[in-house]
Amino acid sequence: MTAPSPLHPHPDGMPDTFDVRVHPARELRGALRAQPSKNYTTRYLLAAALTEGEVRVVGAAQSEDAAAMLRCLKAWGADVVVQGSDAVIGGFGAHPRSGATLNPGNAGAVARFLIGVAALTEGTTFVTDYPESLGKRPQGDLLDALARLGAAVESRDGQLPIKISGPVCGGRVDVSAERSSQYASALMFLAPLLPEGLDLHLSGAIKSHAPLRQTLDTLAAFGIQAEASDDLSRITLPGSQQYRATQVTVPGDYPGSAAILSAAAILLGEVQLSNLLEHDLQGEREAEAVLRQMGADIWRSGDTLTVRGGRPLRAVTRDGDGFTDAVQVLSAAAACAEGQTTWENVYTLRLKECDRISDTRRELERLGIVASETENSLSVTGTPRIEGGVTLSGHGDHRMIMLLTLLGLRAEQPVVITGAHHIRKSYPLFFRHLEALGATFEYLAAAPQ
Ligand SMILES: O=C(O)C1=C[C@@H](OP(=O)(O)O)[C@@H](O)[C@H](O)C1
Ligand SMILES: C=C(OP(=O)(O)O)C(=O)O
Repeated sequence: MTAPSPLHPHPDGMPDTFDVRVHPARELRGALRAQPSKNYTTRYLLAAALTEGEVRVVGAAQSEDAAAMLRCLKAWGADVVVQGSDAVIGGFGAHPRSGATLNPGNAGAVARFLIGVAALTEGTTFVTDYPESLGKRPQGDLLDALARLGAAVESRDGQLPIKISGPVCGGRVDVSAERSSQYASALMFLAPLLPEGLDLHLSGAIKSHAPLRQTLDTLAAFGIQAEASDDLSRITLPGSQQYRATQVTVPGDYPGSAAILSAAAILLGEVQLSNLLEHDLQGEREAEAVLRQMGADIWRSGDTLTVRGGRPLRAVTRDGDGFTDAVQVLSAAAACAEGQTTWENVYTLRLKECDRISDTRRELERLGIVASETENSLSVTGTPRIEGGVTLSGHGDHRMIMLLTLLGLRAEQPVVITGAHHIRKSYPLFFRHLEALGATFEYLAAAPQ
């Protein structure tokens, strides 16, 4: 989980940057263990640093986002020891070091959670080495809430670079949850360590309820008291609490696994994916039900999902907000289904690593797939044949790279995806996992962007 160097190469064993040529595959066959959850890794690492003790985070993700969180927590004064796939964190409690400059890379959740917690410091600066991606994502709703609480906030029009200076006491604060749930999650991590806690009022049409529940779940695992209304519009967190835990275990990752399940559904063969808890708060767990509704042969036994590919798929119309990080990979299934699939209520996809509505539509069209968009929805019309033989842009977006890879596997001719190394943001072993199931990739020197 440390930054890669010649002595500590990337876990995938590949160069710093690469494009990928995806060869068509007839079938996928085999068994995989789902990688560790991105969302729980970021949460557990942060909560561990907010304790005053030592916490073992068992089976933490080895992604760039996990590395970004560790790097920032270290800069704030946490002790970080990586032991195999565990991270052992010695926390700084309510006292992250003042005066640090943190670089969360391209990780939205990491950036936002830390921007919230920075109100505990007398000054923390946030920068990013992804000015074209994270640097353009909106932070204003969180910054406004922090300013209303009394923090001094400097930013470039509500975007990075940003400086936050506390301290703040707490009390009632409104925060918009219309563009991202991460702003409210950020304040939820901060609240218990403030003298007065926070009485959070989430305004606007709340998006991404599932990650908010994952934050509540994490706080509970660290002994934090919180009360939330059923619709999550009001969350009350008493102040002067202490984060406490000795060991937490990261569950399997549903968003990344949704890509494998979708791949298995559009090709022949049979794929088993273990380490996927049935009772889990990750919204992308719904990918199983969506694929089943589309006609896929998918079933669960304990924590293992199995897909037997080759069944004809049919289009669906679904509200995608409950499984936002799986919408793109499920669009691969949609592209192979009969009829027009529509993902509704997905405006927030425009505010992620790329514009996941317009950019996705454009890449689908380059493959000859009919797609259309409204401000708030993405529609994909299935086709029995994808010709391939084209170069596609990964848009520096791991989930776009997953979608295009799946379509490349299903195409008649190989496709090239540029900037495929950005897969490491959340799923460094994605290509290796598919290779283990029988897929073939060529890794190419990255073309200059
Ligand atoms: O809280 C989190 O860890 C996340 C929340 C979601 O973002 P939004 O709340 O912006 O939809 C999700 O897309 C992201 O990958 C992770
Ligand atoms: C949008 C994502 O992540 P983040 O917001 O944390 O950058 C994602 O993982 O798809």
